[in-house]
Amino acid sequence: YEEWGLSPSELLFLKELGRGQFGVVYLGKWKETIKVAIKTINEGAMSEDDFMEEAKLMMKLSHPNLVQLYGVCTYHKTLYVVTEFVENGCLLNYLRQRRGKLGRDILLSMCQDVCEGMEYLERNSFIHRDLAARNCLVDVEHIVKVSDFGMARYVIDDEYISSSGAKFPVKWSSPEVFHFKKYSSKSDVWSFGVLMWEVFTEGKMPFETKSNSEVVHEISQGNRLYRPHLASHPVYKVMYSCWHEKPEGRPTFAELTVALRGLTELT
Ligand SMILES: Cn1cc(-c2ccnc(-n3ncc4cc(C(C)(C)C)cc(F)c4c3=O)c2CO)cc(Nc2ccncn2)c1=O
Repeated sequence: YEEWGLSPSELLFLKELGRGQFGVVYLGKWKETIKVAIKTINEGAMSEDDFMEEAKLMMKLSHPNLVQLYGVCTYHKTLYVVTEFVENGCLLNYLRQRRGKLGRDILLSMCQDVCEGMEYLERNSFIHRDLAARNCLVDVEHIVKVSDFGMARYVIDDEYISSSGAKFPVKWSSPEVFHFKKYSSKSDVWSFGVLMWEVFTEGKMPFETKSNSEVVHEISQGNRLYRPHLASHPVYKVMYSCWHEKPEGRPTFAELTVALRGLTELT
């Protein structure tokens, strides 16, 4: 895969960053200077050929609130996915570790960052399929970047694929997704509403005491997540608008960006 511009000899592995869905992710250096994250893909964890097809397109997606895919290379039959490195790790841990320390203005700016990255994906007709605080990363100065967009399509793991599997993100899924797997930018909008709830609860688990099947029932009854204490009524109104039962009743990310900007003027 030389045409990706990435040869293994130019990659240096520095330390382990954590374990993702496909395998261990490392901090590395590319051409001795550029800090990168290197995803090692465990054999049998990913539909690699399908991913390689899509990688060309994904490399073209570029936005300050998306984790940039730099390239892909193989070495001794192992696939390596090389992306931009984001200093402060995943948003969910960041929120939990800094409980009580992040002002509402920071929480709102984090939601705006995610919304602007998602608006770019929406504009490019690219669906994330697993938007959640665990799948966003925090850079310097609380800048948030959306990570692993579209990667759900390449996961080989029944626990994650099957809507009754333990790893299926039911609590972030819209009704048309948990019933029919009908993904769209409007189902990403539903997930974004849940992400806003995660941010304003500083990293709580949605529907904390409920199982996935109980959540399906609750949502089908019209019940929704409560207003987090740190969320003003105008902020709650925005996240609540993402949970309209029907996709067409939900705002677009373009509309959400405008709505969230309006809130900044308020606070
Ligand atoms: C780019 N990047 C990735 C990671 C990192 C590390 C471990 N696992 C992951 N994750 N996390 C989540 C994830 C999710 C998926 C779905 C298909 C959507 C289910 C697929 C993945 F492949 C991953 C993955 O690889 C990431 C996210 O891809 C951490 C970084 N940074 C830091 C900084 C400080 N401490 C720790 N990590 C970083 O900059």
